Amino acid sequence: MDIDCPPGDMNANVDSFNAKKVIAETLFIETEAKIRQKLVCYLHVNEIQFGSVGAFAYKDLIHIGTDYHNPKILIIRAFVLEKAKRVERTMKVELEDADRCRAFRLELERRSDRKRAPHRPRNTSGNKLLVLINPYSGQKKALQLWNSHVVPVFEKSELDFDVVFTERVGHGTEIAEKLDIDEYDGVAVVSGDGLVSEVITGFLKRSDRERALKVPVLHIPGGTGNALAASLCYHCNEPFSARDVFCTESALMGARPRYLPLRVLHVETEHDGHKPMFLSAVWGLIADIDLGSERFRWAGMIRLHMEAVIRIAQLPTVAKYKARVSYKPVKDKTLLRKTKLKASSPRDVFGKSHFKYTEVVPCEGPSPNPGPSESSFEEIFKGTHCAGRVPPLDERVPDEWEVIEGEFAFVCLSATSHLGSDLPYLPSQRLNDEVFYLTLIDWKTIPSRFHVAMMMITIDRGDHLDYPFFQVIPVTACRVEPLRKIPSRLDFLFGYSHGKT
Ligand SMILES: Nc1ncnc2c1ncn2[C@@H]1O[C@H](COP(=O)(O)OP(=O)(O)OP(=O)(O)O)[C@@H](O)[C@H]1O
Repeated sequence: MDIDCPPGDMNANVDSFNAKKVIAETLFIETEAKIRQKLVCYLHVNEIQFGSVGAFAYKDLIHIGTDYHNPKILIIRAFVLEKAKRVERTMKVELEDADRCRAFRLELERRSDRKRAPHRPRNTSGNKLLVLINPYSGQKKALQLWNSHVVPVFEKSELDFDVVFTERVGHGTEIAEKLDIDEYDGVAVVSGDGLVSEVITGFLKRSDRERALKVPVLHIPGGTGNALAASLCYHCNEPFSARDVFCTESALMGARPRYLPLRVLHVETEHDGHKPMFLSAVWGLIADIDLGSERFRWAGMIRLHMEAVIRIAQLPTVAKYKARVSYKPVKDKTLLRKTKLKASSPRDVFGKSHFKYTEVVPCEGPSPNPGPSESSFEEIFKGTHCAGRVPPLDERVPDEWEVIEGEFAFVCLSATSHLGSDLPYLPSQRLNDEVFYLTLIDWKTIPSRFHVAMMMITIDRGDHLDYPFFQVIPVTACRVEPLRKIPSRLDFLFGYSHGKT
């Protein structure tokens, strides 16, 4: 095995750290089972290996401390993956003397260093998060989830935090708009997707939005849908319990952050005007299920499935929506091939580098000149669209756009892989893709209503992707015009970049 850092990079007093091969040290190791053994400990490229006892990946280490009573002993804590769950494990290692112990600790800290948040100018550091908790989100358990799953991780990783409980609709936006972004390393949001959206909206409204949009936003899944937290875990290959609590896994992302960019899209609707959006915009059956399921909120995330069963039993009468759908297509063969890959497929079928991402570019010099503070979203998004110029709703779509008319069961525009934590809708979708996906079901192409029913109830397994009538079209802009007078939910959208954890 090769050494991953050049000789001389480490403490010169500790000869064994300068070994040409794997860095090794003979130590006494005590595991949680209180077994004391003399073993060789190896520092590999990505992990520390404790002889034959086990190994911790550097990225999973949350704390390295010296024993208060004995300066020769290091205590190393990590949250390791066991049976697709994160569990805390501790190793005590005893070195020959206090100096070796200090050098060993410094080396471990160097290898597992917490990265500077991208909105922080160079040479500044911090270790504090602002935590927003919506006590009414999901099944009103956000506070309980915070206390039992998140606080222990943040405390053990010595992450400082301030907690604010949101008090009303729009509070998250107000907080993000006024936040002193020099004071925090990021904002952790313990809630459903709605409060995350409010925070991003607040950052977009700021005059220093270019820098504010680099403030990391961590979603701790406290709602019933939690599409963003699930999409983030899926993109990062972090196992998560789709039908259970996965707050620990998300909290660890705050303790050991990587900063992924998230694309924010621009939506214009007839009734609500211009808005930012980063998940999905739905029209027809899926929207009806989402809205109708509010009555089953007490049931948690299965509320969507309960409402779906009721609506599906009434097909086709409840879901025939006449519309004109116009879109700017992306005709890319690789992209098209990937649209029907399932979350359960081995990750390599997506392609080796499919889920690779470039971290958000950190601020280097002084803050860029602030933009105007009172801009409308229309102004803010001007010139940022991947699709080039997208006409406003009162203009015709360009001739090169495709236009289809028909009776649809639903039309969905999605920018993330999951519609909810247990709904892996389009697994190939990445968080910062320049394209998003138009998915629809046209009644003309459906053999029978039972096929729609079967397709809908198998989204949690990813089997909906097997149905040929489930159309997936990569686009960079789209417009949906209802042709009957029912409340319209969306009209079109396109991309804009934003950084987050
Ligand atoms: N204290 C509060 N009282 C009422 N509404 C609030 C409060 N705090 C935040 N909100 C609003 O609640 C909205 C929905 O919250 P959020 O997405 O966090 O939970 P949720 O809708 O319960 O999630 P899910 O739909 O996944 O169950 C937010 O957009 C915000 O406007």
